[in-house]
Amino acid sequence: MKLPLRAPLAQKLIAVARPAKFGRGEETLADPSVRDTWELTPDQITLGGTGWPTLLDSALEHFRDQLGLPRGSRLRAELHSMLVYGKGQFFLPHQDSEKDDAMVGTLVVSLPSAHTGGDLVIEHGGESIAYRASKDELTLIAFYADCRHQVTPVRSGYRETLTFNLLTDAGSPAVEAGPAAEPAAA
Ligand SMILES: O=C(O)CCC(=O)C(=O)O
Ligand SMILES: [Fe+2]
Repeated sequence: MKLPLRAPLAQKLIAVARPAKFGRGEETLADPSVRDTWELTPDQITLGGTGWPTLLDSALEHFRDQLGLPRGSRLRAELHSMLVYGKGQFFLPHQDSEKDDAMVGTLVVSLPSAHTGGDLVIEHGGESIAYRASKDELTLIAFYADCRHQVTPVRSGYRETLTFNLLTDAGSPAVEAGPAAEPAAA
């Protein structure tokens, strides 16, 4: 995939995507008034390219430390989906469902793509911080699984992200997490 993402490629991705669903309790729902985004599933995606494995590994070490997990532990990222947001698309405030006991959080990798709107707003410790993706580089943002977050409506262009479940072998993160109260960005 050639980056930065431009409209013709975004439209090709949308052509093979499906409307994203979301979890509420035991259910998985599609409701465009709550979440309006195109989604591609891991079987449709191959991650690669020079530098990607190294970049991901060093980002995971950084986030392990920032999230207050022990240095000796390992953080793993499991690809969850590729999301494409066109004009007007968004995701209302929610918490990600934890499908796995080892899940400590979410990693969002925004691919470079010119757009306005489409901020990722994360709540933590009574604060709410808006993260805006770079149009030239990858932007990586990690947050704890219990953080509410939302994606504000895209006003122009396309926003594209890869989302990953962050898993740890460190045991209970609630016990291990120190006072590192910020969502971490690299
Ligand atoms: O696209 C994003 O930045 C985040 C999407 C999200 O919150 C989710 O997939 O649960
Ligand atoms: Fe989410």
